[in-house]
Amino acid sequence: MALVDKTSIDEVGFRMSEATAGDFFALLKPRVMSLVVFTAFVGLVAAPVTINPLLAVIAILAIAIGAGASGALNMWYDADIDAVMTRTASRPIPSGRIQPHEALSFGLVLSVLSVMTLGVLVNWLAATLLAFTIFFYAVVYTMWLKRSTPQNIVIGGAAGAIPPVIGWAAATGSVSLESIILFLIIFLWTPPHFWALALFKSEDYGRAGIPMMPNVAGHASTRRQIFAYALVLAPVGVLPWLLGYTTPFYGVAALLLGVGFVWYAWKVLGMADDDRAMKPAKALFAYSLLYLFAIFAAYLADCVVERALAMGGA
Ligand code: HEM
Ligand SMILES: CC(C)=CCC/C(C)=C/CC/C(C)=C/COP(=O)(O)OP(=O)(O)O
Repeated sequence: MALVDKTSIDEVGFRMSEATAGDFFALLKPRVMSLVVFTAFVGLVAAPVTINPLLAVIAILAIAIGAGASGALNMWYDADIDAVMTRTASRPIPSGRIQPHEALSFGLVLSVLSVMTLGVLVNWLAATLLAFTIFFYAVVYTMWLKRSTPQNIVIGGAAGAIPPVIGWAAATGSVSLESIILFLIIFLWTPPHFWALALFKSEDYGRAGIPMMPNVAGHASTRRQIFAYALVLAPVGVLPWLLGYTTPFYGVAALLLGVGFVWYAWKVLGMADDDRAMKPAKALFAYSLLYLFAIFAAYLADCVVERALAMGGA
């Protein structure tokens, strides 16, 4: 009903909504994508090449627009399930503020624009990686895996892990082991990040019929898998230091952050089956966001300081 009330027919016969710029901005999933773009920025700065600052700004803008575009395509395809989940019901499409065809066109236009801009002005390796990431999130994860397997976010999470590799490729025109380790950190982080949330939102996913891990394997199994991923993530977070890419500053920061991650995951592992408040799962979800931001911020600080010291000593 809201859908009909809020729409009018334009000259070409399409239903046009009375959407605001803010509604279109919401389609870009700005809060999630801000952290995605930050990891791409760190990949770009960590690369051992000084990229022209204007090209760096263009690259980051293109990646941000591409990431947002993939969010819009995800919201277009998922409008049916978003409508039945309390967390997502007020998004622009299910609430009728934006018409599905508007979101689809918006997502497609921005996808092409971001990939072409990156390719023409920066380089085609970075552009190809961006195109692949958009495709992987919007098509492989959203249209296929999300509704078909509880491993959806393990495999689909690869899309969210590629941005530092895109940033690195934008600066260097190549992919390196160092950028692949940054990929690995996000890849291993994604399951505990998401399953912590899925534990306390499992009723939402159940109602929408989405086979998220807690709904398929049960809460106890999901808690064990979260803990297992945390145990692997913590040492992988320290790898960049062990491999000599960073100073001990990053190494110590990553170690402490990793110990914190295992601690929060341990609390989740020990949750009672009838724990309705799910405070440990909520705490792990919040900590996961702090962890990823802080470990990439430490990486950034490490390379900026190291470079400044090297220049001072030169
Ligand atoms: C397949 C992989 C992922 C899944 C399924 C996932 C899922 C989610 C979900 C469902 C939320 C809640 C969003 C909301 O309340 O609307 C969320 C929040 C968040 N995610 Fe993820 N996520 C994934 C990967 C990532 C990645 C790679 C990043 C960043 C590098 C990220 C950053 C965030 C941030 C910053 C939030 C908090 C947003 C807010 O406060 O509204 N996520 N994630
Ligand atoms: C550069 C580029 C293209 C980056 C894309 C990065 C990417 C794949 C991020 C995924 C993050 C995300 C919002 C997952 C939500 O899953 P969901 O869609 O199941 O969550 P929802 O229920 O909130 O819609």
